[in-house]
Amino acid sequence: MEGLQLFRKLGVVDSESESNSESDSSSSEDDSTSEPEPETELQILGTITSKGTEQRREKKKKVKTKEKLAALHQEEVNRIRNQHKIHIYGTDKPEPLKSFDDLVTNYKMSDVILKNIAKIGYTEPTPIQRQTIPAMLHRREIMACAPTGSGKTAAFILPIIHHLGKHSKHGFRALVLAPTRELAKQIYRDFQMISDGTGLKLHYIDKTVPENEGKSVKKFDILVSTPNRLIYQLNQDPPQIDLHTVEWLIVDESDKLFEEGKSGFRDQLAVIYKACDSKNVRRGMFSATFAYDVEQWCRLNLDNVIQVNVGARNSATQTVEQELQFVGTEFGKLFAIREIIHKGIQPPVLVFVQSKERAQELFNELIYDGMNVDAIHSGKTQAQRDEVVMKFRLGKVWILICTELMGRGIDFKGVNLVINYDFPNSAITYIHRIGRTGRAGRSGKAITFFTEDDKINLRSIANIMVEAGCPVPPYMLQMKKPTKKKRRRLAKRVPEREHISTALKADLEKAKKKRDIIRKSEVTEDRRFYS
Ligand SMILES: Nc1ncnc2c1ncn2[C@@H]1O[C@H](COP(=O)(O)OP(=O)(O)OP(=O)(O)O)[C@@H](O)[C@H]1O
Repeated sequence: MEGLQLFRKLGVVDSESESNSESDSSSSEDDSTSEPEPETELQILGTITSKGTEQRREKKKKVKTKEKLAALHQEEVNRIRNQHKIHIYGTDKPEPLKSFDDLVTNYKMSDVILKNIAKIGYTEPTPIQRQTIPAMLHRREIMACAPTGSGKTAAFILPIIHHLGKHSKHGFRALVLAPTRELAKQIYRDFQMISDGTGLKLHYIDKTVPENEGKSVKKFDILVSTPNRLIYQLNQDPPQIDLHTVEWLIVDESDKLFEEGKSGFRDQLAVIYKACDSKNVRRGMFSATFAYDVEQWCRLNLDNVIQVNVGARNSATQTVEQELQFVGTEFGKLFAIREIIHKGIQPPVLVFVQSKERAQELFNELIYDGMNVDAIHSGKTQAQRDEVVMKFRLGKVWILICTELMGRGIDFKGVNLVINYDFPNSAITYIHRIGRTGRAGRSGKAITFFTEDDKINLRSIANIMVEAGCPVPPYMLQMKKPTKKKRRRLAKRVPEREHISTALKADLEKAKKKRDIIRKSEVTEDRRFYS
């Protein structure tokens, strides 16, 4: 040790090698028979420095091995993300799932949930599920964008059910918002299937439920609703619903709910957002399409948000074969749809029109042809709407004529064909409408009629088609791009179109004149009666 002091003075031995040499002293004692005791200070110096170097080398080797393993692991993580076209932004990005088994090994997810998803038939997580589920299991706020029909619903249901665990009497701990009652009901049903056997209690706000339903809401853990119905409950005096206990707020079709004005829900969303005022609340925004302002809002308002995009943003699903068909005039559309049906279609088929009046008009035409057809739109009562949806799901209705009401989120199994009878007023609307087919990896077809009047939006739809690998005539891609202002105006308003009718225009006008004369005479009669 004396020699050691000397070298310490000289600055030859550093504290690390000192401690190493001290900790090594026992082993050198063990080895005393094999290693001769150093005799001179120079010999001691030689032994210490070579041992120190060796240990430093050893340490470096260990660090390098660790780094190599981490790099290999990261490579594997990157490979999974690349293979599934997952793009992720944010800090401390959680790793994607390799399989559903990771949920048990890494997150201790209950067997009951795993059995339920196996029962439904999910064997592999979809790309959005691979990345979103772990992020939410880490309680990260999330903004998720993935193609239509890619399993976004289960991507938020699984982590919510896992987090909530058992039923508690604290009130709603998860709230999911969707733009239409049909979609809210569908999400509610998915929750029922995946949470079966967990004891969690679900609630769906329905118009048909009595006004004072709020008094019993403490019985429930999860609430699924449209913003309108929820706002109605919140605005009662006293409020019929308490959202202070909400820990997860999910906004499905978030770009739709963020829209301002008549078609959007932005004001309602702000009220609901404020009512979910627990400091533990985590939020998740999901959609197949994302608007720039939603993204900005999320970045500013969500806490350490993770953004997950699957594939190219605002693009159509690759599983749909898309086709544009020029039909000349409104009358041409009726001729074209009859021809498609006549050639033979494989039901179920969805036909989109731009208004409830037109849905009814087209229904009148096709039912007259003896088709197995029905229509759904906001002009029908909820009970009628539910019945039509059920009949279509059961295969009793083959062709369903619908408005934008069915455009987003609705998951009808096995829709083979979507016909855009009326041209969609934006590329976003187009993506969602055609996304009612080609879901969950299945293939589908979409035919979009266009007339001279629809040419203004043609280029943007043609671009979506090209991106998805569908052929379009080159002239469409070279058409003049409408200004942003014009595009916005177009997206808000539907164009005026002639009525859907086989009758000749002259006959229609004659009929209208006749109706007007009758109406006028009825008014005169009424006046006489009351005077
Ligand atoms: N892991 C999975 N394996 C197989 N099928 C799945 C899986 N996850 C979800 N699905 C099925 O895929 C279909 C589409 O799922 P979902 O309705 O959640 O799509 P989405 O991404 O929300 O679509 P949209 O954007 O149109 O709302 C459903 O029938 C669902 O049951």
